[in-house]
Amino acid sequence: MSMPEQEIRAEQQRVEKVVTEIDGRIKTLTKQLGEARADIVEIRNNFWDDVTVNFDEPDDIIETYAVLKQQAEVLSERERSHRHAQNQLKKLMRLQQSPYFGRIDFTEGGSDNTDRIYLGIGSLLNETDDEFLVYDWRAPVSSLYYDYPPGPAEYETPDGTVHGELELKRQYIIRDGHIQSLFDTGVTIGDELLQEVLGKHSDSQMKSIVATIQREQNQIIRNTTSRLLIVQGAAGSGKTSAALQRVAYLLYRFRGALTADQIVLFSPNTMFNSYVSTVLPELGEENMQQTTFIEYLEHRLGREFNIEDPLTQMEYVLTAMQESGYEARIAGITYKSTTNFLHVLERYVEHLGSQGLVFKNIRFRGELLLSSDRIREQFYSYEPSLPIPNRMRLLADWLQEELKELGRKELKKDWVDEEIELLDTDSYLKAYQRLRKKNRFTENSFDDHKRERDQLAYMVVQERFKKLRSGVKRLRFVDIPGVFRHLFSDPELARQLMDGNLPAHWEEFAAQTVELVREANLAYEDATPYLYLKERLEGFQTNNSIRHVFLDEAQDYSPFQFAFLKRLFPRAKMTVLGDFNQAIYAHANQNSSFEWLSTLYGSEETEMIVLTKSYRSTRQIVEFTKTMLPNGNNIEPFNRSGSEPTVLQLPDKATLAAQVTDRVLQLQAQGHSTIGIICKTAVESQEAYDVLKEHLSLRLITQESGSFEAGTQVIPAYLAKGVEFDAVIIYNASQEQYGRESERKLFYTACTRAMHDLHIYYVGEKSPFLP
Ligand SMILES: Nc1ncnc2c1ncn2[C@@H]1O[C@H](COP(=O)(O)OP(=O)(O)OP(=O)(O)O)[C@@H](O)[C@H]1O
Repeated sequence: MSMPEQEIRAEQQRVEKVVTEIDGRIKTLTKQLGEARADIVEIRNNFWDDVTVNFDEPDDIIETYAVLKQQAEVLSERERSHRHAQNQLKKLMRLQQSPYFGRIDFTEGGSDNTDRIYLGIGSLLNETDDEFLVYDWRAPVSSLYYDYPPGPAEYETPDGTVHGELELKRQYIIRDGHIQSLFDTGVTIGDELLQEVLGKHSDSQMKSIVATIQREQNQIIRNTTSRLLIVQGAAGSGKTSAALQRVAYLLYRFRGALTADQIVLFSPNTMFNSYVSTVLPELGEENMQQTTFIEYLEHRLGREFNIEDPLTQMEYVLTAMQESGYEARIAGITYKSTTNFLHVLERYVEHLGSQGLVFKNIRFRGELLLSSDRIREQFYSYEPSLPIPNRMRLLADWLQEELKELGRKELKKDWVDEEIELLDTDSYLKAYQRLRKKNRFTENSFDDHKRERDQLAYMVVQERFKKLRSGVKRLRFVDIPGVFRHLFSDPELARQLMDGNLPAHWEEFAAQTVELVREANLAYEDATPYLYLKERLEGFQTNNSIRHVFLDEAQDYSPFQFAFLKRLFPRAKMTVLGDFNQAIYAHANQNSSFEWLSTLYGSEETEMIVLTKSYRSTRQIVEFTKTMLPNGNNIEPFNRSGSEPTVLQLPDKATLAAQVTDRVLQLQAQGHSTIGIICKTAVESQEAYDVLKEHLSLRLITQESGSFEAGTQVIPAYLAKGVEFDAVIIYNASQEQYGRESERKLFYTACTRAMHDLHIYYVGEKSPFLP
């Protein structure tokens, strides 16, 4: 069905009109930006002019600090609005290239008037007549475009539902202000546009997909009611994309009430952060906060412990099968991730309420000031019905009083006199000033001398006690590592807490835990339980400012970690996105869906959306990879055609390297800009890199790599999760590499990174997961 010439011409004219309007805006904004920049430079240059720096007296310090703070606030406010204007400008420039991608004609029920609504990545208002030239894709009315084919349709607004008739749905591909193609569409958002978008080469950063959001993705993006939104979606079904569009939507919908720094995305690794970091700025929004779970653990426990990275744990799980203790460690990883173990910790805490807490001696100058026994006795003298953290606070107050008393006793001691002798003149001066301020001098020089000595002694002891006091304030007198170790070193206690049922290999992995913790090492599987126990004893540190938490690759989190995150962010809504077919961590094996998660907030507050259509890969690749899964049948490919994946057996490693080299050169010649040579582990990646680099220009991705770049990369499978490549080469899909059931999902994850081409090589026996 082709469109009349005249209609096409009219559409092109409208595009030109809008582009002219945008040109004008860009000019004005550029000018304003120039002025704002000059402003900032001036504030920076004159920053110190308005500040009288005076640190003489406490009052002056406070005053100086207040002025500095105010100046800094003015500056950061200007910088923020400058950044905002810059994002606006970027958005306008993108609109200038392609002002909109869709149009809907909608007649509201009971009205004779049909509205024409053009959708783009941002709104554009015609200032002369207050008409929207372009509607933001996130506006209430825009959801019609994503949700309905022509016919009866409705959309939600803050004031209620609007019903009516969708008369037309049209799509455009506009480049450089010219309509390249336009077509009217039915149910889905045009295959044609999707074909074009998906057929392109990928680059090292994720793209934004607002023009082709699918109906079920739109539900994820616009959901505002659930406390917990769970998205279970096939590889390449757009989970990450939808999550980022959702952030953009929330920022738009709650503008003024919600800011980007109240949203946090937990991603699988830091490289992934860089991969997704351009999507929101492209849409004219600031990026949300991004972090990883290990980063949080480091932040909380990094000073006390050397914490194992999850990727290091993964490398161990994949490579250390022959080491002694391997089986026990795996059993430990599994057990410690369960909510069962969480309940055991809860019971342990209950037990600790009446006995068993471990305290440290408080020592001063090598001597015992307060024994751990005395401290424990004091702790257990408080009302047992009080929660432990409350009793800890009481205990800390008591300790401060005790320290005061003990400090007074120190004043008379010889070491104090010795230290006074060594004081510098500044300290003497300070003592003198303090005494004068307090009007403590008499005319009697004997008294004055004694007073001065007392003042100096006081200062010396205070100084030496400072560390003790601040330690007490931070509850350093509780031996949390000791309490944690005790759980693993007392089998009687463990048995009692577990109603007599110790998990398999308990004694062996418990011994491993004790050993590590004694040396201030925390295995990744121990870190969350340890922190949980610490929080239960010291009081939970919650984050009340975060309103939305996003967990991507959520199948990698243990039930224990979910429970922890819920406590950590009591005021936040959670969006959880994942795919159990890509559950590659040892601890994740126990669950095969997110069903259990509804117990976290209760089913009334939970909503689950399932995405089965895969957009990333060609139909051939999806059909091929889904045979690797026992339950792969319900994965549906988006209908984009490409060449069949290849599987090739090779006699030895030398031939393998030669073949892979040839293949890479060929793929490069075809114009693929990102090629991933995916290995199983870091060890194998290093080996492959060492041989291939002789013939190819490529990059080795390791745990430490901070970002993805276009080009050819050698990468371990677990680091490739979440990202995609134009072409993927599986370096060695042998039985030896991917033979265990536990490696099935890793293999599947690796193969599903491919967008257009997938080539699999192996030496020896082939993996049983290959068709
Ligand atoms: N509606 C859409 N329109 C255009 N492209 C889309 C759409 N949905 C997804 N894609 C594309 O499909 C690819 C996969 O998307 P994304 O990475 O978000 O999937 P995912 O579900 O997070 O995948 P995985 O679980 O495998 O990491 C991306 O290139 C994305 O741009």
